[in-house]
Amino acid sequence: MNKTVNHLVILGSTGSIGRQALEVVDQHPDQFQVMGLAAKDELDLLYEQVQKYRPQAVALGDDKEYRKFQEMVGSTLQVMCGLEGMCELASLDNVDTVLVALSGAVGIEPTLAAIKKSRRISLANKETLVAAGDLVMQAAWEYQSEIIPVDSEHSAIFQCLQADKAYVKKIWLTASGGPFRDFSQEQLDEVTVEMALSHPNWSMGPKISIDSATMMNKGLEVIEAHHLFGLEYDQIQVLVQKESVIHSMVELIDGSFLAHLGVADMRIPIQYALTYPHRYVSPAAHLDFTQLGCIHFAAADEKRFPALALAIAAGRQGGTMPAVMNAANEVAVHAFLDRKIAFRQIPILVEQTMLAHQNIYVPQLEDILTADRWAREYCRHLMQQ
Ligand SMILES: NC(=O)C1=CN([C@@H]2O[C@H](COP(=O)(O)OP(=O)(O)OC[C@H]3O[C@@H](n4cnc5c(N)ncnc54)[C@H](OP(=O)(O)O)[C@@H]3O)[C@@H](O)[C@H]2O)C=CC1
Ligand SMILES: CC(=O)[C@@H](O)[C@H](O)COP(=O)(O)O
Ligand SMILES: [Mn+2]
Repeated sequence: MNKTVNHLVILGSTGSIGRQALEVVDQHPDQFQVMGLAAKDELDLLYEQVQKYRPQAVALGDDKEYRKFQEMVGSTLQVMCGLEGMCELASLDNVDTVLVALSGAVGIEPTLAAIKKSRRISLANKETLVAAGDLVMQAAWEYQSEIIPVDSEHSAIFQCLQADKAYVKKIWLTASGGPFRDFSQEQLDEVTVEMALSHPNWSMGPKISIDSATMMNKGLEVIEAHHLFGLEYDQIQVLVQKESVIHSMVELIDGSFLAHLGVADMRIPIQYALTYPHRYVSPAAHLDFTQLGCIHFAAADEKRFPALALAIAAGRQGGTMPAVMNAANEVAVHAFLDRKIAFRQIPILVEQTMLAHQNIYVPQLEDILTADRWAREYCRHLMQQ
């Protein structure tokens, strides 16, 4: 047992990753002290979390919800508001780890705020690296802030890379293929929100579930891996492994492969990102190879899943393009979830927004935030036509 208590802030505590992170805390109560929580709409759940974990402060992403929550807790707790509040929460004193489990590029500024305090960042929020990866990694290096990936594939690669970084040929980033892996183009034209939300292997929040269904998730993860592990795009190979048993693999120059395997349970990578380099028992099931049967592999089909190629193209271009691609995708995914557009329109809107963007190749943070806002507006405008 590691005797030091890990003082923890969780941004996005009411979401799928945030709730599972608190389950990890429940499993090892002596190891963690929850210092801060942030959420947006789920006030009742946040209130329960506050009662249970007694954090020093909370932040509400939304002004209206902030006022409601302040009324709920009175003066018993420091309540912060908006993006500024989340940055303040991420910069609290006496914190060891900030788990960024927000969904979307809204995570950029709070992540940078935590990095500037040299905190360890347990990073689930892939959109932050997609949109601002160069700046975030540069800041992490400058402020000596460790970034430990939570995303299952990147946790797998992080673990496989610990010994042999110099000998890496490439990484094999596995993908389930999502709920529509075997759908024809005609079937893809007819899919509903409910069908797209029901991932075959993982239970996740709505935005990432839709990203998995379009395979945009894998494109975002390619960019995430490029930044986290300093790999060229040619060194990152997507591989469909439909059972999500192999969470990713590293290929070494001598022809050896290192793979990370386990059940599809995010509590394993979340816990590791919070306790690294230590390991603890987890309530997650263990794989039983005698029951597993086959593990299947296939190439990804970029024709039926054009979002994958769009994301990789944006990553290869760099500059503000990944932020634009990501922002357009966020808008399109939320429009699909609100039943305003069809599933097939998601990559079309992303592509049209990318085509209309004048890339800035070496952007400052302000350029990225401006490009993100522009892309959201442009994509909304396309939907009104
Ligand atoms: N779920 C999973 O298994 C995996 C997720 N990821 C990544 O982790 C991140 C989180 O995913 P997931 O947990 O599924 O998402 P959810 O939608 O389930 O949760 C998002 C969380 O962020 C909060 N939030 C969203 N916007 C704001 C805001 N503006 N201000 C404050 N809080 C906000 C939500 O609050 P509220 O609920 O109160 O509105 C919620 O707590 C994503 O980047 C995803 O890609 C990566 C791998 C696996
Ligand atoms: C659990 C996790 O890390 C998700 O990103 C998951 O990988 C999504 O599955 P897909 O492989 O279908 O995108
Ligand atoms: Mn993943």
